[in-house]
Amino acid sequence: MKKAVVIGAGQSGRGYVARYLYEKGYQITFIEENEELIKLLDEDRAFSIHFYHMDRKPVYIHGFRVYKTYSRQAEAAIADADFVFTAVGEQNLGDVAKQLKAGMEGKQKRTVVITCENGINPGRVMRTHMQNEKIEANYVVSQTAIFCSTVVIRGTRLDILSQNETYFPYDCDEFTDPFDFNGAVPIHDFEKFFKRKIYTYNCLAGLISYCGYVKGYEVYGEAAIDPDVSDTMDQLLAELDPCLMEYFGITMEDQTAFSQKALKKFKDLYILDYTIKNGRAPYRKLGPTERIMTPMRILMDHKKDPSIMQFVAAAALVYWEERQGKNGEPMLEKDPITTFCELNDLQKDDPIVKGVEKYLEKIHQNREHVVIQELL
Ligand SMILES: NC(=O)C1=CN([C@@H]2O[C@H](COP(=O)(O)OP(=O)(O)OC[C@H]3O[C@@H](n4cnc5c(N)ncnc54)[C@H](O)[C@@H]3O)[C@@H](O)[C@H]2O)C=CC1
Ligand SMILES: O=P(O)(O)OC[C@H]1O[C@](O)(CO)[C@@H](O)[C@@H]1O
Repeated sequence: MKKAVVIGAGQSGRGYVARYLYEKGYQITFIEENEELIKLLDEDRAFSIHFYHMDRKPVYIHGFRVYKTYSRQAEAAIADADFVFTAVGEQNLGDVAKQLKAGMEGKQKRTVVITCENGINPGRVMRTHMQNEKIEANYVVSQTAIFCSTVVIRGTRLDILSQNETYFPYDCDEFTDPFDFNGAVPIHDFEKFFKRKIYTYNCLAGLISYCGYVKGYEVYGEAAIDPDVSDTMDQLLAELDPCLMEYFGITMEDQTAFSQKALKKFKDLYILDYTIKNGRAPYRKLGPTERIMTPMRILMDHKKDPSIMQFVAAAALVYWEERQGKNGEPMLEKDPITTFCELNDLQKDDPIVKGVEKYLEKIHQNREHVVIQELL
């Protein structure tokens, strides 16, 4: 039996990765840092994954083990694992590397580490952290990109609601073995593949979540069908799609099919998701290679109007201002514009910063009733 460790037993760890492992009969060990979650997993030893459109029978996951990060048992599980999957958020991979360092000391068998995080190349981020930790054991790093939305079912202890999606694209440039997951698709040049997802699909997700948040929406799909948000997305895509077509060297047909598929999904009210969940970690999403700033720069490089993306950046800053200290969001140590400049290595008089600052003020002035199309 192949042995898999899943670091991070949250929505994707237990609700997405676990079902591929379960289907193929892997031994599953979760490693978690949240003690409350560990307690529930330890007490229940099982949970169900339900599917949004009721188009698949619930999957009942059981027979797994769960350990606290850095515990003796967690280290032993890492030492014994064939595969380690991470589902912790890219910003937490440095800590995962430390856990792997402790668990892989003297390990003989090869470990395949697969990141299940968003980013443009979280696999590389993981590898760099592992190199910095000077892990000497035999390992290869791969990554997947998750197109599947997964949320906890509120009012249950551990149950999950997810899409019936069986598509597991994975980076096959370093991990070259055949891979037995249902829906596994080997992909070369994964960074290009991931960038296309982040700059199209997650760019729209960023717009919906931050604009939806400032407009007072909790449910993501309701934000996506709001005419003000929806018109703003159409306006953005009319300019962004042709730029991305050129940027990625693909056909317009391919690019519009990709962006329209994302829009259709995000407007599907059966796919219950939340603006707060999709907006989490604004400091990561406001970074220079991410879903807001790179599409903004691509638009500018093509002499197109970056205003909508500047508005999204301003909305993300409002989200951060208001959500700091809640659900693990870090405090804003400086004012939002200084923070934005520091994240992106920009001066305060840069036209991008001026644009974001203008929209930040407008959102503040209209905080109780934000109409994007009037403020743009
Ligand atoms: N939930 C979703 O619909 C999707 C999630 N993803 C990606 O999946 C990854 C995880 O996201 P979710 O599962 O939604 O988040 P989540 O917050 O539900 O789960 C993350 C879990 O990791 C744990 N954790 C954090 N740092 C840790 C560490 N250093 N060691 C051990 N455990 C740690 C947290 O306590 C939490 O239980 C993210 O990178 C996200 O971008 C991607 C696409 C869809
Ligand atoms: O942590 P991130 O980057 O928001 O990633 C998770 C999100 O990505 C998505 O797949 C698209 O936004 C959402 O379904 C999910 O909430």
